[in-house]
Amino acid sequence: MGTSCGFMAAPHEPVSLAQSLHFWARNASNESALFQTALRVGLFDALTVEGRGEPLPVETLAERLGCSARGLRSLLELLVCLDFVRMDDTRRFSLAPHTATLLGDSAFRQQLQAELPWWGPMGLLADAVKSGEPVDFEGQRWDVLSHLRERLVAPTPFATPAHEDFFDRFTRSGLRTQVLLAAGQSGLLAALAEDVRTEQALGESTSTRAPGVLLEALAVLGMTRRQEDGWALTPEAKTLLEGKALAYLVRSLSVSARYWEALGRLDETVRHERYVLDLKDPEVSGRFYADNSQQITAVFATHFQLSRRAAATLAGVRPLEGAAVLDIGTGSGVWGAAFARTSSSTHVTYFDQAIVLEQVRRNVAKLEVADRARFWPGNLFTQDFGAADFDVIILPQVLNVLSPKDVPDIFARVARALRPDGILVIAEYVLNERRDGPLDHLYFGFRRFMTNEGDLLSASEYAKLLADVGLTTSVCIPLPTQELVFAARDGVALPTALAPPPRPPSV
Ligand SMILES: C[S@@+](CC[C@H](N)C(=O)[O-])C[C@H]1O[C@@H](n2cnc3c(N)ncnc32)[C@H](O)[C@@H]1O
Repeated sequence: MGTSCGFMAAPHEPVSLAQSLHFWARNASNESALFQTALRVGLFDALTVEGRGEPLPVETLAERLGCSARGLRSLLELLVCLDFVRMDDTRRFSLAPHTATLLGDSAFRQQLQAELPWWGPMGLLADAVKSGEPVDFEGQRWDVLSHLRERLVAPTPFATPAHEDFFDRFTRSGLRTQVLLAAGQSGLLAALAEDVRTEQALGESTSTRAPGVLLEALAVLGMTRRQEDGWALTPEAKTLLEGKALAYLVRSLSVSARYWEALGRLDETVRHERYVLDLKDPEVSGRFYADNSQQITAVFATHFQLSRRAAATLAGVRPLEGAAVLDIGTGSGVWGAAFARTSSSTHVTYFDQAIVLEQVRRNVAKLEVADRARFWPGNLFTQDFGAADFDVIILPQVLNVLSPKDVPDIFARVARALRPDGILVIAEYVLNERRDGPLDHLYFGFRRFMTNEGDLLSASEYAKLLADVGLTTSVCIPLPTQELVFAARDGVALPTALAPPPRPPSV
């Protein structure tokens, strides 16, 4: 059985710096948290070794470990994708023999165990770089700069590549995210991009006392290199951080930073469903998504490309002239606006939390479709969307906010709000039928679990829930990075293939 989930399944395969940077900024800290949490809650020990005992269903594991089944599943599906755990056709799990061998090495196990307390203190790396001092965390002093040097910059090699790989995922992946975070937050990346050279000058221009370890760590990542007169970005990093890309990276890192504490305490969430970053809390969610909406706005062009492509795909089978469209959980407004721009007589209703709609208004105006817009603040968990009022309803990246138990209810309200020949458009991360990939999707689902939000589904899981509310025809079409599900009542024509990419938008 091989790995089914592609990118970053094996970190030693050559990948471009761009791919790595994307991984480090987003999913690397999730990877370390995944492995550390699986160890903390006893998951690796509770699994039987493949071929040496009965594989176990997630419910049995949850009962034995006193954990939430949903939480354990979000760990297990990722570990299957990465090939450290195996899953049979009846969704029973066992430990891959190579994982059992590694974890049976007691000295190695102790080294893993010793890494666990460092998560919290490493979240303060930027402070240590600034002060040049150890940080205070929960009443103790932690020398995070030395720790970073010992683990990432000048590490002691392990006995085998398998040990190296496991430790890399367990510890160094998270450190890489922190290195980028600290380099972004401190302004070090910006100074390097401006061509500041010597360590002293870099320290002065960023008001940091100890930029040295960070510069060396960035060198290990292939981002910086030593030059006669100091330091510089590598040519590849320079190209990647050109123009708006650096600001975008720093902003996306700041989103990752907001997950750090919750990742470090994920064992509490998996055990007791205690959510450290609870996005079901309206106040937390309002703040988080208001920031997110600005963040999405910063990458408007990329998102707009996807939404325009979806709109063009739908327009291929259903002209949008005069259509009434409802965009639920609009976020930035970019989905509804793409549909509005497909025809000058399409009218779009943008639905989201009031605080988020403030940014949506600005975006919709910028896209010159404000004259055909209605802004509808409300709660998507309870809102009645009306009866047969809309030709098209879009749910862009919004179902993953809902717990699986809440999905049938929103589908029922949406089906009721669609005209008899109306079409539902879902943009989501749709899992494969085994639910063990793609990897990026699983990490996305892992964060949704961590924040007390929803779950990801496979195409057939969607088809079943949609059929239950009368939307008996559905198709799943891959977009770049995510999927589109179109659904309607019997006899309504749905797209069968993606429209070609539209010309670059003029935003
Ligand atoms: C993951 S974002 C997706 C944003 C956008 N559709 C996109 O694709 O970029 C989920 C959206 O659902 C909204 N949302 C979350 N909980 C909500 C609630 N209870 N009521 C209304 N909107 C909510 C958030 O404000 C956010 O804009």
